[in-house]
Amino acid sequence: MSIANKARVLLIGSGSVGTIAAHALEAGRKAAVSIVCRSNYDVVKREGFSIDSIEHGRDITNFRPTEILKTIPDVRKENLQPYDYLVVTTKNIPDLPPPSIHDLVAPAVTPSVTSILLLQNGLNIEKPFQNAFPRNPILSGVSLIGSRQLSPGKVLHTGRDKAFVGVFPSSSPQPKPPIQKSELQARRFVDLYNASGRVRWEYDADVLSTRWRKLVYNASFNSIAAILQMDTGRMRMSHFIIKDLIRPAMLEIMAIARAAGAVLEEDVHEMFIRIDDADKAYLPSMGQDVMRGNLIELETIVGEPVREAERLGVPAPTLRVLYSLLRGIQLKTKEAKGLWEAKFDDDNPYR
Ligand SMILES: CC(C)(CO)[C@@H](O)C(=O)[O-]
Repeated sequence: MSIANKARVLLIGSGSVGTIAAHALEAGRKAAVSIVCRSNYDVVKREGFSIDSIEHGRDITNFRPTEILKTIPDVRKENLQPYDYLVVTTKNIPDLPPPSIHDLVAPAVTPSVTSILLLQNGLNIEKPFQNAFPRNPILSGVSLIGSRQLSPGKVLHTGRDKAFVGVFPSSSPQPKPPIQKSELQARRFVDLYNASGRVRWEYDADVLSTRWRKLVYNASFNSIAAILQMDTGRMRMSHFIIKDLIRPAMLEIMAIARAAGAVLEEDVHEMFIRIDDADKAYLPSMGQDVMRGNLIELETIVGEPVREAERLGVPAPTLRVLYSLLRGIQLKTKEAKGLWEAKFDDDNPYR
């Protein structure tokens, strides 16, 4: 397919999920990918990406999508053709000072044309996008992939790339694009992604349930991995970490999810407890972030479920403790990064 006939995809975020997505889309030859790199830009521009993937090949070197960009393009000012899709794979950290990601991407979004796919974990992540871009389809992508960036531009992909793409429900009173158009855009993206024949993503008709299902794993394993910096295999080998922490946290997520209207299989937690290959010493992303001194996605993965539990009157004692511990970890990282100053506020009762 000539480049003029390919879908134009702008990928924001070149961590492991973004890199594998860029490779899958380019391999299918139906999409031309422009990828925005931040900290790894220099290495990737010079050497391309190196990928060791169970699905795309073990020794891929110098992989270069159609374009490698350092900054988010401004479609109008640069007189570019509109992007068909903008795919966000960055970490979602709403507790950071502005600008937020929806402000940063605005110059690359053409109203009524660009579909925005949030390939990110967590709850309520779509709200700021629905408000900022009321005329654009806002799509949900929930990914189940075992992958990590070993060093800038070098990605190890060990667990199959499976994801579910659908349309976020919207309760906003603002005018929105017709649901049929958004659904069509979601299905088209799945088709672009699967075109290489190496992976099988699926259209998702029930975004709410899918997002909650993924939280069964993320709110529990990611949180404990961040607190203990321990891989999921070792947690299972210990017995008590699963019995006293992981399973109770999972059951709380399932209870909140059901109260919120999500439909989950009875024993989905037992499947997630065993999902990782214990031999691979898999450290969930929040654990990787803490080890690298990075901020963690605690608000969308744990904070929002805890707030939903409060709203719906569902007890969540384990999640509340995990949330407080993670907030403490986040505060330490913020201080180390100069984003928080250790001082008493005027109304602090503990001074
Ligand atoms: C697939 C998965 C749920 C288990 O490894 C995890 O890697 C993730 O968060 O995608």
